[in-house]
Order: sequence, then C-alpha cells, then structure tokens
Amino acid sequence: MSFQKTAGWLDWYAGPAKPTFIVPPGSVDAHCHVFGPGAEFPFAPERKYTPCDASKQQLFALRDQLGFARNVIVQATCHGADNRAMADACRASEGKARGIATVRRSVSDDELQALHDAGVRGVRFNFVKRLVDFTPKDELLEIAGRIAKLGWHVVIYFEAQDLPELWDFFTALPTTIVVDHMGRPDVTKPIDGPEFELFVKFMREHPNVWSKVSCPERLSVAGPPALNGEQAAYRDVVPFARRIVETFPDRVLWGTDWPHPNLKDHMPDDGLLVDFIPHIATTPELQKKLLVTNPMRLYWPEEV
Ligand SMILES: O=C(O)c1cc(C(=O)O)oc(=O)c1
Repeated sequence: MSFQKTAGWLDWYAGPAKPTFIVPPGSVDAHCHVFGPGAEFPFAPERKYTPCDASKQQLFALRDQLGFARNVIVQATCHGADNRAMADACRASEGKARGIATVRRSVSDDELQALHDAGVRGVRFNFVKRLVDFTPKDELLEIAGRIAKLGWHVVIYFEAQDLPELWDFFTALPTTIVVDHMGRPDVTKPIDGPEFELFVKFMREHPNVWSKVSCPERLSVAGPPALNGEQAAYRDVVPFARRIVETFPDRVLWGTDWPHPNLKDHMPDDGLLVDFIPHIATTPELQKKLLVTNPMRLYWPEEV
C-alpha cells in the first residue's frame, strides 16, 4: 500500500552529527519509534497522521551513529493497536531492543505472549487528544491488570493540564508507570509553579512513577533548535528536565523520540539532541543512571 504523508510533514533528519558528548558504554535510547515502512506494515485506518517511513534498519543505523547500544521502541499511534512493525523491529534487533505495545481489551493471552517473546515489556496508554480517540478507563484498567501478570509496565502520555483529572486513574494502576516526555510541561510557566509542582508531587508520592526526560524539541518555545552545531539547544527546557533528573535520579530515562512525529517547526539533528544530555544530567554518575542503569533495570532486568 502506498500512503500520502500528512500535509506539512517534516521527515527525520538525515545525516545527523556525531555527538560531541560521548554517552557511557551500554547506553539505551529508551524512546523511539519505527514508522512502517507503509508498504510492508500499513499504517492504521484510525490514525490521526500519516508519517514518512522510518524503518528498523534506519533506527539501528541511528543507534550506532549516536553511540548507543540499545533501543526501546514505543508503538507509534499511526500504527494503532497493530504492533507488527514495532515487534518486527524488536525481533530483528537480536536482543538489543525492547518494545512498548498498544493493545485493546480484545487482545488474547497468546497474542500478549507472542509480544513478550518479541521483546515487549509494556503497554502505552495515550491521553493526548490530537493523537488518539478516547479509550474507556475500565478497559485500560483491565489491560493493566492483565499485563501486570507478565511483569510489564504502563507508559502514559498526557499533557500537563490534564494531570489533575487523570491523577486518580494513574495512581490506581498496579504496575510501574513511565511518563512520556515529563508529562509535557508548559515551559513558559514557572518551574516552581503549581503545574510542574503537581508533576513533581506525582513522582514524589508515587515511587512506582518514572519519567522520560525527553523531547526538549517538542517542549521548547524559545529554542534555539538543535541544528547547525548548536551546543546549547532548547535552553528553556533545561531547568525542568534537570530538576526531574536531580530529584529522581533512579527513575529517569532518556530517548531521542526519533523519528519525531508531528513536529511543525523544525526537525532536530539527533546528534545535537545527544549533546543536550549533559545539560540535564550534569555528572557522570547521573548520566550513567539516566542512560544505562535505569533503562537496564526496567527493560533488561535479567542482565543486571
Ligand atoms: O507528540 C507527538 O506527536 C507524539 C506522537 C507519538 C505517536 O504518535 O506515537 O509519540 C510521541 O512520543 C509523541
């Protein structure tokens, strides 16, 4: 099948810089996606956007270029609950990728087991309205109860203003919870204002909650973009990410978010995104936790 990209779609950045920051050995890019390729793994009919292709081979080439050892491949919403592209990439990685799936209540135990065998270790619940249709909470709780038995966790994606309304649901989940992109703070608001404080409280009061300190390119308002060798990109996001890394050093993960769906302004150079890391994890100890120890504990516990 051939697909027409959403109007204005920005393709991922070809030929990223070699990062100046050398990541510690065994580093994990804990949030990235594959898109199709559409001809092999068609995009889902219910999708809200149609991306460019971004194949497993291209993802693995990026991993090597950036100096990373492993990936966690998160099911992208353009594939709905059809996990074939993600699972195929995990299987092809020879143990160097784990996956996060999207499933419906109708998923069978055999299907869950097959995903587990491919390397899946969690499911994603998405509350960002421009990306997905609403799924009833009782369906999500039922899924969470089932995947908990496999030792999986739940990844949640939501926007900061929706946390109050979602709080009771999130705190009822029985597994480890991983928040995508710091719960998308509005970085024009004060770092010690009520909105971000609520997110910090969410993590402080719930030791099962982890956060990805990813996506400065999505959250930044003031820039500058990670392009053309910029070594101090997305300065307005730094205090937010740094606060989470320093307050919860054992519950943070980092990912490129390649191939960066739905960016409207610019497509970052992923090499320069890696150079963002030492601004938010400022010591070798914090960097090792963020990039190696934490993701290994969550995704490859049998190796630690
Ligand atoms: O903000 C987004 O548009 C976005 C979309 C998806 C997805 O479509 O799965 O994943 C992300 O991590 C971020």
